[in-house]
Amino acid sequence: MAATMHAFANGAELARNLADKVAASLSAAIDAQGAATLAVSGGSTPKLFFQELSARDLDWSKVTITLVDERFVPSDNPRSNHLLVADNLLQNKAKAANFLPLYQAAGSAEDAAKLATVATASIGNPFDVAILGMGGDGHTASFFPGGSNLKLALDPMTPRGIITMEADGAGEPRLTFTFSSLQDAKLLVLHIEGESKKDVLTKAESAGDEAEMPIRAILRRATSPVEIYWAP
Ligand SMILES: O=C(O)[C@H](O)[C@@H](O)[C@H](O)[C@H](O)COP(=O)(O)O
Repeated sequence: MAATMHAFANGAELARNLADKVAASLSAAIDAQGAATLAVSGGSTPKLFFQELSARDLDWSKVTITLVDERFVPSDNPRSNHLLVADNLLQNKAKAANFLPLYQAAGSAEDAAKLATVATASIGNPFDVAILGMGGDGHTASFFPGGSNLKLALDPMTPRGIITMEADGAGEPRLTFTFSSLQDAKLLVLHIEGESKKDVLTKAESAGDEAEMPIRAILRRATSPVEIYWAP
């Protein structure tokens, strides 16, 4: 499906505009179906956007927020995406939102992925909003090049749910929604910042294997249009 580039002068302007767009999408979903769902990525990029979105005025009690992916660490670990969301998004007006973590206190990441799949099944599908990031290696979610379950993650026939991923550069074992869980979000956003990430995107948009740059699966095969939000 096509991708649309939304370029902004700086991260603050991007954060304001993306927060407005996401808040409008969530409010429309609440009006239409009485509830709304939002899946967000971790990492360093989304912090300002989370802070802006947290202040937007909507019926957050009807919004369920979860993570696109998570490191297999508890929420008191500084590497936790749950912690990042708790500190920056589940604040202000968004404090009233419902949050579904991916991390589960299980004996293994595989057991945690099974538990997280059951726990997140109640969210329903497709997501109303999914916010993806992208690493310098062209990964998105936890779809890392060379990842242990990359083929399974990107296979459109893999059922919706959470699987594990291990890869060089991923750090801890990861818990990640599959491609099939994310690709048909009603609002599908790729949020990247910096000139180097723009260069990575340009390479991802050129010919090459999805396995080399997994973001290509989203850019090439997502059912939903990909809204790219970028600032220098
Ligand atoms: O858990 C994570 O790290 C994210 O979900 C991951 O997919 C992230 O979006 C990219 O790695 C970009 O991270 P930065 O924003 O830190 O560059």
